[in-house]
Amino acid sequence: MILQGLLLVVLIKALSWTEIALAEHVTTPFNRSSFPTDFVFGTASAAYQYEGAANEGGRGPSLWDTYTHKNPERISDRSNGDVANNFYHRYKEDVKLMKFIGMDAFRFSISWPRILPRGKLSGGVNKVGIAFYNNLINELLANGIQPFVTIFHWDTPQALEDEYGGFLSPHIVDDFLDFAELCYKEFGDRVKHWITLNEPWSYSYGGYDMGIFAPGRCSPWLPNRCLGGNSATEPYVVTHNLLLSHAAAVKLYKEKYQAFQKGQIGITLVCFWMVPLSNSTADKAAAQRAIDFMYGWFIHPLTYGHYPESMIKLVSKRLPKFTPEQAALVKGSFDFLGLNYYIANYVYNVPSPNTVNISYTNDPQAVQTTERNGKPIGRPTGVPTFFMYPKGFKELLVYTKEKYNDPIIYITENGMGDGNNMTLEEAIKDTQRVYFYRRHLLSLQDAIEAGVKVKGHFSWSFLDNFEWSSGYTQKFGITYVDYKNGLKRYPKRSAFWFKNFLHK
Ligand SMILES: N=C(CCCS[C@@H]1CC(=O)N(Cc2ccccc2)C1=O)N[C@@H]1O[C@H](CO[C@@H]2OC[C@@H](O)[C@H](O)[C@H]2O)[C@@H](O)[C@H](O)[C@H]1O
Repeated sequence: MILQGLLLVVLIKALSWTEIALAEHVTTPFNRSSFPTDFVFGTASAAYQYEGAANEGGRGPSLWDTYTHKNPERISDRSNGDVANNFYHRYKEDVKLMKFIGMDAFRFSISWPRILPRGKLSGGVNKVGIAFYNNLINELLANGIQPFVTIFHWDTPQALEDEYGGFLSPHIVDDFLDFAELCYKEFGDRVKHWITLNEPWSYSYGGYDMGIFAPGRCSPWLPNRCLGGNSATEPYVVTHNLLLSHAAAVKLYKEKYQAFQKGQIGITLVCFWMVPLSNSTADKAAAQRAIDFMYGWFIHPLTYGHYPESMIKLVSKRLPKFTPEQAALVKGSFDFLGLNYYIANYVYNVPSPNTVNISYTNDPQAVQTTERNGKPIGRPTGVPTFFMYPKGFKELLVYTKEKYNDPIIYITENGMGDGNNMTLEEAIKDTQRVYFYRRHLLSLQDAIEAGVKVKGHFSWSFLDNFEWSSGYTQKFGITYVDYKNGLKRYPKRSAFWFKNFLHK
């Protein structure tokens, strides 16, 4: 066995992606049966990134419609989600392809302004929008594919941004609750897995600390030409309102719908695995703070009812407080945890606080980097700052099990991006993505064997799509979309790898 392992190491050093994938396949057969029989394999998506039909079927504008149209220069290729993959009209062919690949489930989000164009019930329900999601859910079920539904994937109705600043205001809690209840009422008879929020960290950090995501707010001293904002306070206010909105929606589901609809409800978080840059105590502590500020910011209140001690100490008066009633509402407000894993970073300590440029990013006194002694943390991908680190997948999962009460977990996103510099023929030969998924699924299998209660894995993404500030320049799909030729879909090599892997 040792000789075999050594041989494999020698091989991996010398071979190309294809040869690596083949070599590994020969020595260790690895497929769906390597996972529990009820383990769910799926792909993930989001409304604004896929649907298109932005001005069709009664849909109202979201803050991403406004952001991309008013500030096209903030998107790498000046694009937007007006058309995207036209999933709104082409979902039936896409569902057929999911079935051909052998996927068990599909994760998608409900566009809040598509079903509530003015953001509120009082503004009227858009029945055409409701019909679209009913048709999609029915098409999935008719093809033996389970719908996993994200209620909020960042597309806040512009009307609520205009009325009270969206998630900057506690008013959002009631409007989010009405939106969530409309989803339960209209779709809950067939949807058995609800995810309230996708990556609240990203919404707060991207939109209100760095200002690189809608609504593009941050402190004026940042180089991102922000449209107002304060990176020292607004990220914390937005996260607080996101958590309260989530908790209210869970309470309502559990009290009014779960008994007879018999679904499960959770939230999706994201975390980079954080590796100390050196073995020094300072860097180890910095890595822990980096995890607290990215992951603990959410999973700590969700598990213990309060923010991590490191945040309370370092953010101090700028960190909102939960009332006892709010703490009780947030604590334990999930049946399962959705977790998105992409990368790991090295982390080093910053000895003294930045008292001039105060921000969420500067508060933890921990800087993330992808290099140590000039060597990247893992194999490169098409996203310049993303390097493969499958080892961190298991480490993050075991950390979650040990520190946060051993929750049930679904991996709701995992994947890698290619750049925009390939021909179609090159792009569909994505052997690097095959390598990525094989290594990450092996790491996931290790985590399950270590006792982590992981119940499913969703690849990000089924299709290439609108990748937020990167527009269409980064491609995460296992299916290529030809934006120059009628949005034609081409399953990549990774799609065929999954077809083989998932074969029953
Ligand atoms: N994109 C994010 C988080 C963005 C956080 S804000 C800022 C922008 C950004 O790309 N990153 C890096 C990043 C990317 C992915 C996850 C976490 C952090 C940021 O920290 N998360 C998931 O990643 C998926 C892949 O995101 C791409 O990652 C590479 C970026 O260059 C690209 O712009 C982004 O769309 C999205 O399509 C899903 O909708 C989303 O749930």
